[in-house]
Amino acid sequence: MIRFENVTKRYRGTKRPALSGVDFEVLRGEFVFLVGASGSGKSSCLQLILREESPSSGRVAVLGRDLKTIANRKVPYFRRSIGSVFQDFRLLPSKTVFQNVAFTLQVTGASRGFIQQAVPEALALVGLSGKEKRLPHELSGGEQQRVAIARAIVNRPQIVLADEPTGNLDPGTSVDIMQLLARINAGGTTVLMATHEAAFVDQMQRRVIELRDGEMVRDEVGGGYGDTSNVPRLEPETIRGAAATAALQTVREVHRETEAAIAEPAQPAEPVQPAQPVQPMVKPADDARPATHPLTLPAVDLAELGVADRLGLDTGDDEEVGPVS
Ligand SMILES: Nc1ncnc2c1ncn2[C@@H]1O[C@H](COP(=O)(O)OP(=O)(O)OP(=O)(O)O)[C@@H](O)[C@H]1O
Repeated sequence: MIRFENVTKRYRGTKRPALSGVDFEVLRGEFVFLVGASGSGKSSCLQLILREESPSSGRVAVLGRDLKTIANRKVPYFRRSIGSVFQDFRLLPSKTVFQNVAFTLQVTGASRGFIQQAVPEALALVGLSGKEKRLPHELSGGEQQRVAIARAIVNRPQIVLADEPTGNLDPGTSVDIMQLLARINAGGTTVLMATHEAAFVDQMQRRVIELRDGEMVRDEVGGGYGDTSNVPRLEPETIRGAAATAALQTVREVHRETEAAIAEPAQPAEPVQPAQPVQPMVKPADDARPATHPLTLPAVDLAELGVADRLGLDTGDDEEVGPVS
């Protein structure tokens, strides 16, 4: 499902590699924790899986495909088989809960009928029925993360990647989110989660891959966190503007996706089909999207980008934005 073969990742201008000779394989249906101290390379692994970054050497294969063989213009389609959940939620602030979840499907050209069925199902699965019309700021942090999870699974991805999904949540809410991810995994979706949350890792007794200074030092089935003495405890983020920066990041991702969709109009998600069907998270809709369904472009541009202006954030395209974990 996900395979790293002797992967080394060296970022430009850095002395030591972020990842060094990393080798592992995640099988279909597994729930795997990726643990390690800050800077050990967890997020770099996730970025390689999403093909946001490329290995300096070695090979990353996802769903049976060597990622370097996927053409740039096909990357957005590839990413549709992967749902992503982040520490900072990355919801569109001026869109309702329903619209945030529907957006992923709209960009991929799903029919209105499919959206009307799939979105409520995904929201029910994460326990948010009845809150469809709320805006993100009208939700608790845990509820916002549930929306983000609904958005990640509404397209029925085979893999869900979660990068510190409980990092901004209190312990009680974090437990709920962990249980939700475990339930999604129980439905057949492969889950790879980067985390500092030693307590959860210890409790859940799933496979643990541990990184230390970019090297894989442990791959243990049914493991715990290991030595937690040098693992920082994450506090809720209070950095001014962090939410807005995250929102801007989301808008940029949406734009990238939209541009790709314009360049090559809607087609069904292309990545390699599973050898055997995975139990779907959401029931298939009767009116599954026709191959030629017209692309529905989302109306986000001006209003959403205004967030950046109002907060005086730099919108230069060259720069990395959003909290980097
Ligand atoms: N775009 C980048 N350019 C240069 N160096 C980077 C970049 N991204 C990550 N790094 C470096 O690579 C190393 C691994 O970073 P990474 O973010 O993968 O670690 P992490 O385990 O996810 O950390 P955290 O738990 O703090 O999020 C760090 O030394 C980091 O500074």
